[in-house]
Amino acid sequence: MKVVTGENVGIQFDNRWLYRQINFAVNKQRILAIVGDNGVGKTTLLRAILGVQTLTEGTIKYSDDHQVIAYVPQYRPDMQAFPIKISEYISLSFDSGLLPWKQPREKKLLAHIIEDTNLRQLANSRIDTASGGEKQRAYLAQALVKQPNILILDEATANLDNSAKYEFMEVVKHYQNHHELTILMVSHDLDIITRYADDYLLLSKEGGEQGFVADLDITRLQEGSQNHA
Ligand SMILES: Nc1ncnc2c1ncn2[C@@H]1O[C@H](COP(=O)(O)OP(=O)(O)OP(=O)(O)O)[C@@H](O)[C@H]1O
Repeated sequence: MKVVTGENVGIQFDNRWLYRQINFAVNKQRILAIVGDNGVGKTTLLRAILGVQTLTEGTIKYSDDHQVIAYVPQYRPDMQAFPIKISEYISLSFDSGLLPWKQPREKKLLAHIIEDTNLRQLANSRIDTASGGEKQRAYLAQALVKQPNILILDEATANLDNSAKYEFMEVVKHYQNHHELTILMVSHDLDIITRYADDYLLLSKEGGEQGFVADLDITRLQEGSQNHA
């Protein structure tokens, strides 16, 4: 089942086309990796899917108007000066925000997600003192508290060492399998793409190409990825 479909998508900035005629389908409970060179427009396409970037041409349609979409960026510089506990930071996704009277259902969900993201020991530590991997898992936990159908990861494992990035992606994989989560991720990390993604969408100025990661000749991505090492 297709949860998001793009047809003939084209985006232009200042009389310059990033791309045109991009066709793609995001399939339910699969991980789609959006790949391509620096500046090709991967983040811009994510923004278009999130509805914050207007398309110059084409359409993006959702199978259901009530999709809950959550987003995890690569990093949040503002976190350096955000002296609250990790559990409080994750709770910001609840409508009640920082108010002390969380519903029992919310408390249970929060505890469950803190456990799943391996943050139980750190729940009462401050987010601004957490390591890069811990912060990134806290951002993921905050996204998961929204109980999304679609999770968008924009280079969410960049700058993490191998152990931290696998720990992060194993949580994502768990939610894909156990909570019917559909995932879209932008990544330059060939190891992460080949280990975790099911499908790819390769963007270039000439257009888009979608396929199964298992059929992708990974050397086609290597030149671009070396620029990001
Ligand atoms: N609002 C905007 N107005 C004008 N140009 C923009 C705007 N947003 C993005 N761009 C340009 O569009 C191009 C694509 O940017 P985008 O961030 O989507 O690329 P990307 O593929 O995600 O790159 P990277 O791999 O380096 O993160 C860039 O040249 C960027 O400067």
